[in-house]
Amino acid sequence: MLWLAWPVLALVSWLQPACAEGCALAAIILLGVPHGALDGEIARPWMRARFGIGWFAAFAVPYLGLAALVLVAWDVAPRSSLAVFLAGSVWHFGAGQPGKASVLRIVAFGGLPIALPSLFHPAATAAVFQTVARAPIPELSGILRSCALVWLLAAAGWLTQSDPAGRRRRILQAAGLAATFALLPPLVAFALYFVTIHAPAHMRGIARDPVRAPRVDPSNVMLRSLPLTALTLLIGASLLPLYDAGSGSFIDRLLALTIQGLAALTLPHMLLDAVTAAPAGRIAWDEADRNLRHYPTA
Ligand SMILES: CC1=C(/C=C/C(C)=C/C=C/C(C)=C/C=C/C=C(C)/C=C/C=C(C)/C=C/C2=C(C)CCCC2(C)C)C(C)(C)CCC1
Ligand SMILES: [Fe+2]
Repeated sequence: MLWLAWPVLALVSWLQPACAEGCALAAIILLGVPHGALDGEIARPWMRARFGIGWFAAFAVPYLGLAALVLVAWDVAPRSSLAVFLAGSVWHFGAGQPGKASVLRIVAFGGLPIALPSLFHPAATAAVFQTVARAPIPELSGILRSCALVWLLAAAGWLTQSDPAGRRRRILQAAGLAATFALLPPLVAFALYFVTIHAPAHMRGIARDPVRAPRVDPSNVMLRSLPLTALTLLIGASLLPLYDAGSGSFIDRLLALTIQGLAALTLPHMLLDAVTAAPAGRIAWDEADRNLRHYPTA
């Protein structure tokens, strides 16, 4: 079903280029944000075992606090925030893939959605990042291109090292993504990657894992993500006036808010992922889940 986004967004970008960015942002917000909203389901067993009915507040306050710190950092130091965001995104996209993680694999896989637009459309990609950072960074397209060339070496190294059985599939997948990023505007191609590859892989991983989010299974995964998705959209809408009209069109403001918002949510999202996916974290989570089954009213 999500694959329908591919022809729809491609057609919009070719027939109505003026609407393409707005449609890409709508896809990122409506179809991409729900994968992070499952964080509530991941935290629930462990937090409920400790904090009882007040578990959500005990979880949400530090989560939102971390996110708020990131938003302040974008305002105070936009260039460093962009650099940290890009490095964190590479890690987030690369580590989220199934299979054994290595640094080369994380860089090759995670760098793909950032390096490909930087190679094919350096100026347009740099323009989007400057709108996101709300600061002029004239040297950015050159930096992006150089980083993308280093990424090409890492990707080639990883492909030659990886096992021959899956190599053909990986080359085909990378070629499909390269075609997408070459043919479509950077934001549209990124939206397609985010909503049809990254978010579904994350949601499938959680839905099939009986320990991390015991209430979530493949039949209810979208439903379980709805409450916190709605709350996130409300919080996002309340922040829009802070992204003032003086700094560009409505779409530019929405772009800055959406990507800065994703960056802000990524910090607690990645921390939770690291804690619950690490072996020690999984044992603690498992125990909390057993306790909860023992004392279901806790
Ligand atoms: C739990 C909780 C919650 C929720 C949460 C959520 C919902 C999360 C999400 C999360 C997420 C959802 C995350 C995400 C991430 C993402 C990322 C990390 C991204 C990145 C990106 C990038 C890097 C891009 C780039 C680019 C390109 C490449 C081209 C074009 C342009 C652009 C810029 C787009 C709340 C707050 C309500 C409350 C508390 C609790
Ligand atoms: Fe994610």
